[in-house]
Amino acid sequence: MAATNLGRKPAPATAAYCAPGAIVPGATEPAQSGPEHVEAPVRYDAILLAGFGGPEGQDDVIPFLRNVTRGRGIPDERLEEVAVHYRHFGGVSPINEHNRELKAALEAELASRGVDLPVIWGNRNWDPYMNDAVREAGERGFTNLIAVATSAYSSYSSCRQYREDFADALEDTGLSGVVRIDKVRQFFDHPGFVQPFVEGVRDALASLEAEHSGLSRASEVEVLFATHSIPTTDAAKSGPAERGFGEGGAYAAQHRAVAEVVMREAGAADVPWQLVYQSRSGPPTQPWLEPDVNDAIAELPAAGRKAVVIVPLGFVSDHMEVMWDLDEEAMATAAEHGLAAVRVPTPGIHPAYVAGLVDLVMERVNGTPAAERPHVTDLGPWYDVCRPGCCENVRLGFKPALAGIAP
Ligand SMILES: CC1=C(CCC(=O)O)c2cc3nc(cc4[nH]c(cc5[nH]c(cc1n2)c(C)c5CCC(=O)O)c(CCC(=O)O)c4C)C(CCC(=O)O)=C3C
Ligand SMILES: [Fe+2]
Repeated sequence: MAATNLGRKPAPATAAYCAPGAIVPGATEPAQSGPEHVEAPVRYDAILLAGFGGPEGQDDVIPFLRNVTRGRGIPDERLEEVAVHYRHFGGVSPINEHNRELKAALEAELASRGVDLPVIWGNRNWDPYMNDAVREAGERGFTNLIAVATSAYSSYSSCRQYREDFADALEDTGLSGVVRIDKVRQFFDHPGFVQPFVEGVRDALASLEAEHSGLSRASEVEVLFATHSIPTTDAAKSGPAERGFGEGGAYAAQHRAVAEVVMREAGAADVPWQLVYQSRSGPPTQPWLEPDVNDAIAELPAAGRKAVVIVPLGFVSDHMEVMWDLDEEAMATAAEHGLAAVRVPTPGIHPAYVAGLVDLVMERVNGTPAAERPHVTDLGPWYDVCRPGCCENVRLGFKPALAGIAP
């Protein structure tokens, strides 16, 4: 099948720098001049690959969950309930292995372009920790880091919390004012991230049609784009405070816009689709984004649907939310309701995704003007430096964050 191109521009073949750059005075403050979306080019020394982290054995599970829920006083008995999914898979989340593979793939892509930028990997919640990564950068004499977080959309959990953790790591390691950490823009609408979903939807529809002759795409199939639910208060604060995005804030708007592009590029504009949410936690009294993927699936037969395509649009790899909440729970719900079901792959280490992440770094190295930055929705290209009030957390309160303009 011919790959769609989505207008991706070839990446520059060479890098314009090599040695670690000198410390820029006051460099942890974002530049205030220039067009609002784009920062001046920087001679970065290294890429900071920022992951979520996950447990790699039964003994890791509770300490990992304590890290994730740090500061919220959740008792171990409650954590043991959350631990069930991890326990089911031997206490191992695949997420660290994915990030090892992604790091290797990024290194190979950088080498093939002749770009001399080491990749240092640090997680928010498990070894290798962010503090260790930042400490290593300091020891190697690196002063300018460009972070790539494994999270594509705007929300507290997927944007600001990473930026807070960068600020914490500089504080903890005593490297504040010595090491600068910038972050590539949220890449929800970068063609490298979107392309794997386009291919996945096209392939899923083709396989359903091959297996169920006479199936009507326009009336008997529905595509569900699934993403992590978040509290509605977080959703309302997602993205820059100065822009309005309607119901669900920038978080939902970004997903809706990307889903529409995926359907069009997959040649599936005639197939019905909707955005659904998964993996909600928190107290039942707290409103989170809805509908839940399982509730949405249960409604499908009444609408005449016989098959469902589940697209994990909010996730960059097949981690626990995908393996459990989609592949176990949502698939079981579909079977219960007599629906044929296919789950589309996540980007993982798809070559377009890996190349796209390197392109995102190189646009910062080169100071590529906004007009030349690839983006497939009208919402982008997103900001190099988060705008005032971006992705605040009203539940947990204010914490300092890097790569953003203070409110
Ligand atoms: C938007 C979003 C993403 C996508 C963006 C991104 O990828 O960053 C994401 C990713 C992930 N979330 C993950 C795991 C967990 N998330 C939790 C809790 C929460 N996530 C939230 C949101 C998100 N989470 C929220 C609003 C909470 C409630 C906490 C609060 O009130 O602020 C909890 C605590 C237990 C619970 O509450 O269920 C766990 C264990 C893993 C690792 C999976 C693995 O190990 O393979 C990954 C990649
Ligand atoms: Fe989460």
